[in-house]
Amino acid sequence: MTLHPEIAAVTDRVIERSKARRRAYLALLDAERESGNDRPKLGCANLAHAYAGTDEQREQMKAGRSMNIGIVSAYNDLLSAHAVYYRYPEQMKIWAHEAGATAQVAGGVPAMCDGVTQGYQGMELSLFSRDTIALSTAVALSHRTFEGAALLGICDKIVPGLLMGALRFGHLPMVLIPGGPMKSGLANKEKAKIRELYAEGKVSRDELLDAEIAAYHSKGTCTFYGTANSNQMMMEAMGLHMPGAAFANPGTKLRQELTRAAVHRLTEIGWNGDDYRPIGHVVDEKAIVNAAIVLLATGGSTNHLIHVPAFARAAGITIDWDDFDRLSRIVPLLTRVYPNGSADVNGFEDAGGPSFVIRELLGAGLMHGDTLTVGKGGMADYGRKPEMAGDTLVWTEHGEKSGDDTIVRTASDPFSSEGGFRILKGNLGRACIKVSAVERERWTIEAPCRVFADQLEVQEAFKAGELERDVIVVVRFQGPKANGMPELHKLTPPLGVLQNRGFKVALVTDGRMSGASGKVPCAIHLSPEALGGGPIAKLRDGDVVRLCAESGELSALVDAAEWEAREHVAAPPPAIGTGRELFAMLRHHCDEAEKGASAMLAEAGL
Ligand SMILES: O=C(O)[C@H](O)[C@@H](O)[C@H](O)[C@H](O)COP(=O)(O)O
Ligand code: SF4
Repeated sequence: MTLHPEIAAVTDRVIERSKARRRAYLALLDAERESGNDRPKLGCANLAHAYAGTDEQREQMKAGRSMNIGIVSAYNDLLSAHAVYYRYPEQMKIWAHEAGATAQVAGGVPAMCDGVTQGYQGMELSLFSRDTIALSTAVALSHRTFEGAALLGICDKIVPGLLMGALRFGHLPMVLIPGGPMKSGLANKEKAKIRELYAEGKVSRDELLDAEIAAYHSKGTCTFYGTANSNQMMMEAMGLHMPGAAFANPGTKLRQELTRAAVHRLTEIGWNGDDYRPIGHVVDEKAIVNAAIVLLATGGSTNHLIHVPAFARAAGITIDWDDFDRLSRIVPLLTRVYPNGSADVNGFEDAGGPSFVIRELLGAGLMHGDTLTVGKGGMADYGRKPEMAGDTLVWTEHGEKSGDDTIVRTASDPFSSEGGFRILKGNLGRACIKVSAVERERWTIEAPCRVFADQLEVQEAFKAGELERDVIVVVRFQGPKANGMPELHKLTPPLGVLQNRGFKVALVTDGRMSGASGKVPCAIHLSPEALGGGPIAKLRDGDVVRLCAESGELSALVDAAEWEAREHVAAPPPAIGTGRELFAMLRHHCDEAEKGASAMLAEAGL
């Protein structure tokens, strides 16, 4: 099938815009490979130190004739998604040995659970924990004793952070190894309803806690289609998993065999063999566009409008929100997974999962099929579903229809002919809005605004009954330079209650939302942010703001002369406590959300 001309045009734009940086990046890979990780080039003392911590692998490592795999792990017990990694390294060493290779844990990276920090001070470290992960990944791989790497990470900023660090060692073959979602518990919509009842004081805290624990009940990734699970979908589309590895549940034979196959496959794609597939070549402009396409086709997390530009930059590639907006006009919405529907990712997987979506997009010419992938057969492999046939891992073709067309649709019969993303522009700046989870009649709202500088003040105003009307809630000084750009997802229940009461409600912020946020129209990532002179700092209570996702407008309906003459309000003082003061350097040097909001990349000139 011929590639859709708009996808070809956007890809050409990305290639052209990235040309110089991508050329420099590829030259780095060649230089690193020539002078990089050949262990024999290291001194004997250096090698002895590298091997001292191993046991049965030492002789094989000393011989230096086989791949030594560096495992970079985001294991911790705090993220249900990452708790599954506890014993992965032990198993992976056995599977590496099966393939004549060795493996060592090269290093650990931090992983923050946005569910635990949501609504609290720790959320102000969340975005920059991504760069911390990238730096930690570089520390791990900097030992130059690895000819391949396996990256263990799933959640929000962890996969982007691992990629940003790993891509600077792009001469190495690498594979992302996911752990899979927990089994389904209390349905996400039911959980959201109980939260709204709690916001209205109609259920007790104990009842709410019981409901939350029924939703988040065991090891594995949370089952809503938020940033974490959007990561898995994108890694499939970039060919960085074993095909179809995204959503096999933890503790199953299928999950084990997919991980085993990933370790084996990694040993086949190193530079000593004839099938060299370094991650820096796998992640090229077409792979980045494919990631954007599947994000749009599945109503994925808006956080990736920040993370994709960031990890693309680490590979010398520049993608921007105009690219996403143009792709969104022609990429159909093929899934309805919470918050874009009732199903969760287990239902998505059972109905066909990422491989069904990829098969459909490839078949309709809506995705690049000619990309280099970890999977041997290229992107076509990722359109097939992995299954166990007895003890053997196999990949099977999908049927014509999905297993449930209320969850997954074919490209010829989508939920919507367009993806769920829009850019909004006007005298307030440039913002993003995801409309795939918003009813169409709520795409346009014009109402007086109420301005806040802190999400807790919004909660207090709601409880005091001050928001019982059509209102655009503005929360500013939430940008990356101001306070680290926290998710404001705790505002979803109160704003949802106002919406349920019949009011027209929207949120406008230079901050961001969770991938699990949905039904309330939110203009987010507003750039330029309030700190540093963004026009959002000129808004006053009562100003009428117009948000229209149909026309792509976000404006303050204030007399032009008055608007021009308005002063910017002063910023609140920088917060201290919960370690936030330690991240000041990242806030001071980061660039804007559309470029990835990364001080690390900005200061590196990438
Ligand atoms: O972007 C995301 O997907 C969110 O950061 C998600 O990882 C976070 O955990 C939410 O807070 C979960 O949703 P609840 O807070 O509604 O449980
Ligand atoms: S999906 Fe979110 S809440 Fe769930 S484990 Fe990952 S970071 Fe935590």
